[in-house]
Amino acid sequence: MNYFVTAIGTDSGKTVISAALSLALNAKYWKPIQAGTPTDKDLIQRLTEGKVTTLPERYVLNTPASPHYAAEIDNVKISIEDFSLQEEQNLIIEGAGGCLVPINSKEFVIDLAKHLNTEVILISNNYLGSINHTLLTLEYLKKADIQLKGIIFNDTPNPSTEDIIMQHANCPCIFKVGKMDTVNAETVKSLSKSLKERWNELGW
Ligand SMILES: Nc1ncnc2c1ncn2[C@@H]1O[C@H](COP(=O)(O)OP(=O)(O)OP(=O)(O)O)[C@@H](O)[C@H]1O
Ligand SMILES: C[C@H](N)[C@H](N)CCCCCC(=O)O
Ligand SMILES: [Mg+2]
Repeated sequence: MNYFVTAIGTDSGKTVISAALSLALNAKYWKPIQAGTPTDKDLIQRLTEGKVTTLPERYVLNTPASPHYAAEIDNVKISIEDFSLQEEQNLIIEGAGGCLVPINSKEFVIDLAKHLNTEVILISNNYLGSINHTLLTLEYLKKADIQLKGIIFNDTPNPSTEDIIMQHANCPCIFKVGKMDTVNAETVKSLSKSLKERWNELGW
């Protein structure tokens, strides 16, 4: 199974959680569009001590910005048709930023999930404003008829926020990661073990 990891915005913990998910599910990792360096692929290697196979990006853009703009600066044209999965069947695919981040003047990051026919895992990091951003994302995914595997909450727990989001979400809460004192190979390994247990508990 392939999973597309998206979030309610940028800097939400997609790479950190993708590292743990890749370990937990014994999956390979792929970041199709990287904007700016250091690359998320390199971070995955570091956080998993090389235990996760990473596929090469399709695009590495120089500027840490929205891919549509980073591509324009590099004089590159990205199209959804540039991406294909071939026979890879156990991948964690990380988007860039949130769902409606443009990859060109017409297409968005989340169109990739649809194009690649993958289920989506949504990261919702807790901050004041995250309820609105999460519910809008859920609404969009529903409207676009995108298969949502579940939500992972990240960072400092906020039970009232998490509860109200789950009341409106028509999917499981996969996990609540919480705030990590340090993000390193050891803490990511421990997170991967908890994720694996939860995955089994959900009967997946
Ligand atoms: N649960 C957590 N506890 C502490 N720090 C975290 C946690 N999750 C993420 N971080 C930190 O937050 C920052 C952003 O995380 P990350 O790079 O995984 O975000 P991202 O969603 O992948 O961003 P991008 O959109 O650029 O790909 C990193 O410095 C990471 O170490
Ligand atoms: C460069 C950054 N780390 C991400 N890869 C891209 C984030 C784009 C966000 C665009 C936006 O929502 O305004
Ligand atoms: Mg990332």
